Amino acid sequence: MRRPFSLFFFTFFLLLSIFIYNINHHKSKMVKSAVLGYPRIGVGRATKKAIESYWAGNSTAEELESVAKAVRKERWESIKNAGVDFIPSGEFTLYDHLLDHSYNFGVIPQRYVEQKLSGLDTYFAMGRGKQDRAKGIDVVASEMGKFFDSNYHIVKVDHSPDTEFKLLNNQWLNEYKEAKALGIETRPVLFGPITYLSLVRKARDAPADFEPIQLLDKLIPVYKEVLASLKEAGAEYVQLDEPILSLDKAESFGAEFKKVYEALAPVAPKITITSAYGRVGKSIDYLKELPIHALHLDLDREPKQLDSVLEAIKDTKIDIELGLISGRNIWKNDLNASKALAQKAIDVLGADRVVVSTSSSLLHTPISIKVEKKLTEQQLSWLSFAEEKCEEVAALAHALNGQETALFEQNTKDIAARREFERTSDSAVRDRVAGITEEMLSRKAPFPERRAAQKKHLNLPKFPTTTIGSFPQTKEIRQARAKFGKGELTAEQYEKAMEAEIQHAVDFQEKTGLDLFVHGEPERNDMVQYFGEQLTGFIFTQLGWVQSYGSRYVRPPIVVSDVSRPAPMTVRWSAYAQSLTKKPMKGMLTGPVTILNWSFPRADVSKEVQSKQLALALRDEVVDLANAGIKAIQVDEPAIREGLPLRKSDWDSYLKWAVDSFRLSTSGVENDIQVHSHFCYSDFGDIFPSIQALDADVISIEASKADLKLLDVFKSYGYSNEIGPGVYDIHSPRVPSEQEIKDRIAAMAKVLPADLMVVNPDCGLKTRGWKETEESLTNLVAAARWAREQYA
Ligand code: MET
Ligand SMILES: [Zn+2]
Repeated sequence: MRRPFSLFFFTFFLLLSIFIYNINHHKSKMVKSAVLGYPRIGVGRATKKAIESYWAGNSTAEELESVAKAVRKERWESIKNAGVDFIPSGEFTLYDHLLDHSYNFGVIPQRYVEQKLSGLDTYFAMGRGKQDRAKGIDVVASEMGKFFDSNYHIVKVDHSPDTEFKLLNNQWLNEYKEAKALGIETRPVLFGPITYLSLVRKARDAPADFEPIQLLDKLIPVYKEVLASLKEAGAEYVQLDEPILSLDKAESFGAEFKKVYEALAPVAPKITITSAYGRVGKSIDYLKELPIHALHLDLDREPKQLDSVLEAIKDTKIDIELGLISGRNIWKNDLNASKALAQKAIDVLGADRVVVSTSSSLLHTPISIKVEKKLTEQQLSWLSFAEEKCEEVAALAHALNGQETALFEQNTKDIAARREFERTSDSAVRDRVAGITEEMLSRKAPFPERRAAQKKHLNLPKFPTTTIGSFPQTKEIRQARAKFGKGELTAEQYEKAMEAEIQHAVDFQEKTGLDLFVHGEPERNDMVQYFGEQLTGFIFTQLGWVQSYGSRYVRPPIVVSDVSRPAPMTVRWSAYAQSLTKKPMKGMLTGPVTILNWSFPRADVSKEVQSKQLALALRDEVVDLANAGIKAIQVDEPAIREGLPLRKSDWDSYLKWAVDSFRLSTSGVENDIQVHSHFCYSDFGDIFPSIQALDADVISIEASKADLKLLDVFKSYGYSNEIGPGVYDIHSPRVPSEQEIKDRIAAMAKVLPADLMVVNPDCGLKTRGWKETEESLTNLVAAARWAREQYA
């Protein structure tokens, strides 16, 4: 009896252990999938509408919170239904996720505390300021800054040596639990402490030698508290975003990273550090020593870094998360190519140490292509927005685990079809780009000679006054455009309405006494879209909204093929405007680099080539404007600075093609045509030599906010052509007094030659009302007249 009994047990246990081994073995050999973050706007722009309604006083904080909660649920379910393993939580926000950290950590500068607002209103005041004269509330917003090289803006709250951190609101724990209650396990997302301190602002009154990173020791306990609470609540994983790793300066942060992660790892869930927006570079030398669970790489931008990172971590305990599905573009991923790259990582580390992921948060993409009704089947087959990207991540993981899904098969077909389409390029455009010569990049004569010719041609006084292009875009203009779009106005009626606006703008400038006129740009919905719609090679979404800042969203055009100009785009408007006056009329174009930087570029051709195609199209427009009797032509490049690569070693090649593109677009005309350009939105100090290299005859530059810094730049570099540093800030409805403008001119005249100075506001006036525009420009003209005498 004994024997068969023990044999029975022996067999039973043998089978059981084989079974268990298999389960474990199978499980541990699986590649997993992750998504780093998701758009906040909500289906049907629910979040945006709820926030704006709350601001307008039309709904309560509770109503806003209930919409936010519904949107969070919708996001989690959408990612989960796509089949993604690691679902982000805690990165949803009502304004900006960096601002969330400051607020949650109790970093609320005194000027907001003094207003005695509710928690939510304090938060919004920190993001956008608040003014309510009747209640005696008047507080300015925190500074906003661009988030790496994206068009998303973060809110940078002031930090000083006496800043203290105290966990005020554990958003991460709350949202983790909120998802869990819905049956969804998530991976909470926070900025890593080093990136947090690198992105926030140093208070203006802080000592010169203070940097927020010096607050690290004070900040670590708050992170410990949040992370321990997540672990306690059952979170197995946490995602700490350290995009600062994509910058050169992170290479010297080894000691800080070591200190932070050695302190956090023991109390935290398993930590994945993400490194979106660029390559980790030399920072890998210290990253590989950290006690973390995994390191994420942006392989969309920087696929080449994979090999060296694998080599560095293969003998450590660190897993790899491969950011293969782009969080920055809207193109369908080539899943076969991604699979091959991921296979490399699997070969080195084993499948159990590999996660496939997005290259960054998907916050830079619209929600879904499914709502686009005007794009063709073919166009839709090229594209992938957030929802589709989640499906791609999951399909990629499945494929690596040996199950090719229907989506993967369809992807193979769609990518092949897109490649086929890419081969059917416009050979005339390609040939023209290939035929660009050095000669085409330069005006016929150098600036002094051109200047003499332009003086005769334009006959402008000293300290000439001008504006940057747009005049107030009134409700009437927008309504006319909307009616025309719906077919309620005929083309002829619409043109008449625009001509009436132009007539009004010209009369206004005559009356105000400006010198160099503009037509006012009433016909433009947007300075990029307007041109995209008239060029070949662009498509437009109906609902492809992407967050710019707070509740502001933009719909970038998409470059899908070669770009050319079938017909003149602006000539009829500028020529009409010129026919109404004897004063010179300035033609107005958006530059090639800005059109490209504010669009989704195509992925199959370099940005350099796309920019040059645009430049050639604009070059023809510039020549046509000149032939139509327009003597001054402005080619705006406000976005040239923001396209600058994150790593300094990549700057030169970008600046070379950016400068060449501008020169290509403006050099087709005779010496007597005055070429203008305009820059705004950032600090141009570091690229000022490139601005000079554009060789525009006149530049206008946003100077009224960052004034002192810019004056220093002029002092150190000088400037050899004509220049109009903005004399007042158009971003505020405030009317500058004549004296203020005089003071500004005087300050600038100290560092710039008076006879090269132009007097203008710091950007276009489309967001302003007519009343304040009239008052402001009247003061500007008076101040310029004063300057003419003062510096005679
Ligand atoms: C963001 S720069 C704007 C330039 C344009 N010409 C305008 O006046 O609106
Ligand atoms: Zn501007």
